[in-house]
Amino acid sequence: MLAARLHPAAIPLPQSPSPPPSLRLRSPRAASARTLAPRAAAASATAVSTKPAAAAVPLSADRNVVRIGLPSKGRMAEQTLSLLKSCQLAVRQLNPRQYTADVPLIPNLEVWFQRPKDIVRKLQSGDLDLGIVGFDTVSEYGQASDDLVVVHDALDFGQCRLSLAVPKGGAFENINSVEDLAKMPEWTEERPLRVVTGFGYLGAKFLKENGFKHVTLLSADGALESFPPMGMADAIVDLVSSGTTLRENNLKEIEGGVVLESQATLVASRRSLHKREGVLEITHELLERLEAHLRASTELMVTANMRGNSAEEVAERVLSLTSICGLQGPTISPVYCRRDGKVALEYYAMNVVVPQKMIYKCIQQLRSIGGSGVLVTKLTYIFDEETPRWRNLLTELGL
Ligand SMILES: Nc1ncnc2c1ncn2[C@@H]1O[C@H](COP(=O)(O)OP(=O)(O)OP(=O)(O)O)[C@@H](O)[C@H]1O
Ligand SMILES: O=P(O)(O)OC[C@H]1O[C@H](OP(=O)(O)OP(=O)(O)O)[C@H](O)[C@@H]1O
Ligand SMILES: [Mg+2]
Repeated sequence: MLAARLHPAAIPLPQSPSPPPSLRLRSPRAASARTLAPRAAAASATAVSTKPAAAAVPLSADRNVVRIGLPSKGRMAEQTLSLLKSCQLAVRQLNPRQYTADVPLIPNLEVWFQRPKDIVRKLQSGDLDLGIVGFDTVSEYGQASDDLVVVHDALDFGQCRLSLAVPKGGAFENINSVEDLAKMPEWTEERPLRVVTGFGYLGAKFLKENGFKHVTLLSADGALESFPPMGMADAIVDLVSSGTTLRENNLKEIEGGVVLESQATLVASRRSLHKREGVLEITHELLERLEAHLRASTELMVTANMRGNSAEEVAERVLSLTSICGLQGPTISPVYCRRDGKVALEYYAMNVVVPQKMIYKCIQQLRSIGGSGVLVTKLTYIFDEETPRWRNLLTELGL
């Protein structure tokens, strides 16, 4: 659609030095599911920052409730509410035209529905203490504020990447990497490479870090993919998920062109965590519920009856199966029945937690060792001994 707003004023490239390597290593891009094992990525509490907090806005003392910002519109809104509901934290909005709501299970928590970028801004201004937003939005609008702490970096929805894309053909036919693009002789002071984006801060930082000299960044809010075909820009920096929009507009991603990997995150204000009463406790509860729910969402509980002479003998058979390992191992308990007026022990019940994707293999294997009456149930939560992200958060906060 053509409703996109093109601001002819170019966004200046940043003059400040590049961020220290530690920032790049600690960002979800470096630790994303695409580049590292997801579990390793999962356990980081990331400060989205390179510079000290700007002149700290004082925490307003005139409220006792803790506030969380949730997306009021866009694709993240519904999924955020549904994630919270799955954690038994249903949001109750008494009046759909109001921008506030509550979570009955956490009486001290107030919900504010806001546009994603405003959630980030209000975390910084002290109006919100917590928020759920895409990592792309946190990084773009947080602009390296030391006050934002990513408490949970992988809420498992809103997965996308911020990526540089160019036309497939014409002058770009043989351009396959960011390096190729930066070196094209076509770009001069008089005729710079025109890159259109809604991510002025991240886009400018990326182009600078990748050595682009003759480049102009243009700002627009939507339908960016239409700009190159219409001759209004040469390249775009925009979010990509399935890649369909790029393909349909004859654009391609190029090597080295991923600016940032993103998915929904739980973000907090560092000052609130330190200073506002109740924020740390609520963050802990949210984190525990979210982690336990997300952990449970990929697993199933399997119960089966197995004929056997002893629990150990049944365990021996079960543990020989490759598809079954359980959290610690299977739980095996005797099933007592009455035989000829006496209590008899012929069967053992086995409980085990199995990854969802292994379920059919698991059933086949269980049958092969005499399993019968197999029940499969969904799990609501898996609470581990400790929440790794909580430990990381406390370390990040120096607590
Ligand atoms: N195609 C996509 N697939 C998955 N997640 C996406 C996609 N596009 C955006 N997102 C994620 O969802 C967030 C919200 O994007 P969305 O476009 O739905 O809302 P918005 O930008 O608030 O709305 P609008 O684009 O109408 O202004 C983004 O910040 C990003 O994290
Ligand atoms: O790779 P894909 O799966 O095709 O998704 C990418 C598209 O999704 C987003 O746009 P959105 O649908 O939010 O529309 P908008 O431009 O109006 O925000 C993004 O800006 C891309 O245009
Ligand atoms: Mg959008």
